[in-house]
Amino acid sequence: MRDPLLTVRDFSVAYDVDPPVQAVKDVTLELRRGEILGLAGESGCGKTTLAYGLQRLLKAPAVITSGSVVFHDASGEDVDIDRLDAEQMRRFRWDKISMVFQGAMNALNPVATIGSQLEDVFEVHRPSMSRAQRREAVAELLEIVRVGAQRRRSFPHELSGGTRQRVMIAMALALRPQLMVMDEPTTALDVLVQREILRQISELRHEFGFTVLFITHDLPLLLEISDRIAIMRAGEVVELDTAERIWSSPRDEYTRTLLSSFPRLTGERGVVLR
Ligand SMILES: Nc1ncnc2c1ncn2[C@@H]1O[C@H](COP(=O)(O)OP(=O)(O)OP(=O)(O)O)[C@@H](O)[C@H]1O
Repeated sequence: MRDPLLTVRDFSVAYDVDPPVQAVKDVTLELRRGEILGLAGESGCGKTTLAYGLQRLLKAPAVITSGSVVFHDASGEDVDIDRLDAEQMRRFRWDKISMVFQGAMNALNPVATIGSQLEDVFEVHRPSMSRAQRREAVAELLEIVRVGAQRRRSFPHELSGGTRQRVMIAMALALRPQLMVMDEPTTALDVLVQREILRQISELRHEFGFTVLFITHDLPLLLEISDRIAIMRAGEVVELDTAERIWSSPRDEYTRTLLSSFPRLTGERGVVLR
């Protein structure tokens, strides 16, 4: 079994509205180094609240009502995320954890080249790097995500949705985080592009050894890409197991219902290799 990267215990989040919403209830799980953990469940079950909550990205009216989150750093140090102050958390988020959002590709600045936007990440977070080093790092990143270094002078509107999403993945990779949280990162893309990007994410995590928390309501897609899958329902993780076991012998009634709601699951498993 792989080493733990993040240990989450009894984690609960409520939205302090009238009436209050208990969005995440007593979630306990462990993310392991180098794995892809899929988080599945229907809309509104609390996936995004959990993923944001783990990184302290939630804003009022959200309140973390219980639990602890410990990050097991590659250096051997255990970091209790609750104990970090705002500045430590900000740095921690960039250095150790990065996030790719669903609409991320539309978050690029339309009037700046993608190269300059990637360089900005290094300028802010790695101020000791020279301009030449930043350029070299950006070229390397664009090659890694197969956009190609020659595209660094392109503006976002000159690129396809899939290529822009790859640029966002490059940005998330820039500081070589140990955990990448992806919230519906490919939902807006057509199926072929989606598959190609997923295949690449899987390869990159083998190459760089990061962990992926991959959130989607698309269970068939998770079965293809994930090592393990957590099934959420009404704020709780009702089942967490290997993708194989979730697929072949789900234990929870709700998991079975979810699986049966995807007709294409009766066919062959997909093309993404883990
Ligand atoms: N700002 C908010 N105020 C009140 N309730 C909220 C707020 N944000 C989310 N919720 C509620 O919390 C619950 C969990 O929502 P969340 O967005 O985490 O679910 P999700 O599984 O990520 O859904 P989706 O797949 O649609 O993004 C839902 O009942 C939602 O209505």
